[in-house]
Amino acid sequence: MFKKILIANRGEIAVRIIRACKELDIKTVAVYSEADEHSLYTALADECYSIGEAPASKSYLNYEKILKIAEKAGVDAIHPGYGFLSENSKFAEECDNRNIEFIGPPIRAIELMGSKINAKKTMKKAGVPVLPGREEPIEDEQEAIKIAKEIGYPVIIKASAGGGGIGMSVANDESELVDTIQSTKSIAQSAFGDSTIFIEKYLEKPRHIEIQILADKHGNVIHLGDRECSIQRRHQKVIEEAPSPIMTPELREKMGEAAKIAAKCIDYYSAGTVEFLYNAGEFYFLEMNTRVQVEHPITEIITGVDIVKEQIKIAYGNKLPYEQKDITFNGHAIECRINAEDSVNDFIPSPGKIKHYRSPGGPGVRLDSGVYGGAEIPPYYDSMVAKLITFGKNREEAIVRMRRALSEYMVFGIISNIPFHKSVLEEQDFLDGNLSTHYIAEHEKLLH
Ligand SMILES: Nc1ncc2cc(-c3cccc4ccccc34)c(N3CC[C@@H](N)C3)nc2n1
Ligand SMILES: [Ca+2]
Repeated sequence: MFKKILIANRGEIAVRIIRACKELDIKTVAVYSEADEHSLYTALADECYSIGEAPASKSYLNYEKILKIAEKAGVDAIHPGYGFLSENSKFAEECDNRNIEFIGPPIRAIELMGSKINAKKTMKKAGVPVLPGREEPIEDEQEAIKIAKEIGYPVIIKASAGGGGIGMSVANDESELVDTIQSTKSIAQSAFGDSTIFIEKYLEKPRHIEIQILADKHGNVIHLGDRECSIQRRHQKVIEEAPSPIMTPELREKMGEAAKIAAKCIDYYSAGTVEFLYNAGEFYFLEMNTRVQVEHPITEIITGVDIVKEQIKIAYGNKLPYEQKDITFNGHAIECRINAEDSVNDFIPSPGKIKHYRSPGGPGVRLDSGVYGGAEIPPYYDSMVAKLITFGKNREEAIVRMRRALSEYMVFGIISNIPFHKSVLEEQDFLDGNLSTHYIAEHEKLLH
């Protein structure tokens, strides 16, 4: 097994990876920017090195610096976490050039899934359901108008190099379509340096359901079930749960098989997530995330599989210790992303020093936190400070425990979105499992 791993990330996911390493008896190397010198993860790591100024471009995205430290510290592998360099194929390549194992998927898979058009084309060929539309770039408006007539409005125009909802916009008729094509092309060009766009049927109120995949370097692929991620705000997931309230064993089997085909057809290995849109009994491939995701803990809890440890063992070359028949789903888990943002005031970020901190606990509570009382929440990165996860024998028990844990959770000195989570956990549509990607938009006034 690896002797020493560098974690090229910060915050709660760096803590999570350090914990997995400790359990595998692997030494850990943390890297930190000036803003993170006194953070929780640097305290937990065996060694830590400064990588420069606070802005991510000067620290967590600067892979030359990170690789220099990796070589100096003599690490065997690097874990990128999520965000930052986790889906940067150039970084993965540079790790390989230096004989340092990149704990993630093959470079080819990162590149392929990074292009939404190529991802869709590959999946369609493999027989994975995709949305009606075209898997070729839209060259001119006339062609788009012809296709839109064929598939029917509303349609959505998406940037192939996009992700996280940037560079996508809906057209409800021909005149909107012409404007949308122009605007999306220019957004894509400026945001990603790639103006390739494509068209597909727009689903009005889908659910966002994703399947967790684990695949080793010997061709073995299993899925670890589903997660409901419909409660999003500006394409940021806020509350996730496993299993989806609408999941049945038959639907899970079908979506799980589709996700395994998606992984196999690109010779995938490592942890990965296949995102689908679900609508009226049908599901469609949306995109594949070639990294461990923020919400992985809810799957760990209902399957008992430690996804981060399995990811490290896969990178080392181990065969999966599970077959599909070994994976069972027990109980229900919910995750609330605790962010330093003022949800009563349009969710504006609220960085600063945590003056009083009291974390929740007790039966059915897991807290993946990157902070402690007295810690500074810097303004330079995303505003997530912790993930509060509760679980129980069923959804009701998980909900009751989440309400209790939220009432125990004290984070004073900064403003958090705990009030927002409390209001969702009281809202009838949430309690009934009536979710869609428009949930927050439709309940704006009710929530705070
Ligand atoms: N054809 C079609 N129809 C409906 C869609 C709905 C979403 C979507 C998914 C999840 C949350 C959303 C919030 C606002 C608008 C769209 C969404 C969506 N995406 C793509 C990127 C991902 N982060 C969100 N693609 C869609 N595509
Ligand atoms: Ca993605």
